[in-house]
Amino acid sequence: MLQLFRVRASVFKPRNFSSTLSRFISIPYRRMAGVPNTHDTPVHIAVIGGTGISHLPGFTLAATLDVDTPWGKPSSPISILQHPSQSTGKPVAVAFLSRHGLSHELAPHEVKNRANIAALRHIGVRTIIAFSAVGSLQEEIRPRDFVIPDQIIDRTKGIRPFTFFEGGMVGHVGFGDPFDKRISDIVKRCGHSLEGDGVTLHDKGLLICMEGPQFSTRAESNLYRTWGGSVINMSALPEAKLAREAEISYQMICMATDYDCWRGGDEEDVHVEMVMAHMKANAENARRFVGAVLNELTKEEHEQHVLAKHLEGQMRFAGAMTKKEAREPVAEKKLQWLFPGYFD
Ligand SMILES: CSC[C@H]1O[C@H](OP(=O)(O)O)[C@H](O)[C@@H]1O
Ligand SMILES: Nc1ncnc2[nH]cnc12
Repeated sequence: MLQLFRVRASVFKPRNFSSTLSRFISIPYRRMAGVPNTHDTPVHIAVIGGTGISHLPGFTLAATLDVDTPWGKPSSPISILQHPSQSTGKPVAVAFLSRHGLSHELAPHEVKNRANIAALRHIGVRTIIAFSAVGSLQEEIRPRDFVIPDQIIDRTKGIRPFTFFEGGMVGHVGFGDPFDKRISDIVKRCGHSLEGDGVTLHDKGLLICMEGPQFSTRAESNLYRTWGGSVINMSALPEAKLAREAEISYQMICMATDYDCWRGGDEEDVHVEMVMAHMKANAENARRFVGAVLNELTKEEHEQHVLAKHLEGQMRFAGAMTKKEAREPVAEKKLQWLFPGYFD
């Protein structure tokens, strides 16, 4: 079992092993010497950083993994960080991945979503906390406020690969609640504990995930408001759908950076500098928020939630509808990599 998690460079294509090793990159220190590129034990918790969060400062870097998956390489190498458990005092490994790459080189439609989620599952991750910079669609959600969304409307355009199940491997998974209630309760408690200390938290919200990379028209922004939209981004999907397929609990923490363009009049429409300025100004709060969440998630009492035991095995049945003889061997092999033992 342990062998499965001894992740090396180029896991899926061993012949690339030496070339990928030489391109080794760590977060936030590129080409840092002496950082291991393997990690021997499963890592259960991951943080995905979005716009303005390409690394997590203040953590000890234990390893940097350059994982190759059947869906290619993730958006960035995976940093394995050490976080001291609040219940045992022992360091717990936490994975960090930068959604848009280390230099923000991937636009929302170019993010390596399948490789990201597959790589995280492969190293043992069963809970993901994902960060996102969002536009606010409601007056009371002010720039720099945090929102824990509980619903999503999909306004992506179907151009992003959005499922692991294809090529003669048919699978269907429930997505009525796109975020995990057990994890979101913990995240909300942590956010509220920081309130009054520069942090404002909105406990729920309808997240509109649009295609981008252009921002919305004013008509679209107003339409989303009539739908009851709270916030808007370009990154929640297919990330959240793929996490569900991969039996991983997923919760996004959104930070408002602008009022999109619905206010009109004298109000400045969203632009990138505005987003980045708010992200930068509130980076310390985002870091404190993630620190508080990791403090809680690494407690022994949350182990069952963090391991997503309630999702374990769901794809064994939901993803095995197709008779063996109708499966395309390549598609079957990919899923066997993702779910060892499920589709043998
Ligand atoms: C730079 S503004 C648009 C960009 O910001 C958000 O990124 P992320 O969700 O990764 O924080 C939004 O989804 C867009 O990708
Ligand atoms: N207004 C907006 N629309 C879409 N994604 C965003 N990310 C930050 N602000 C945004």
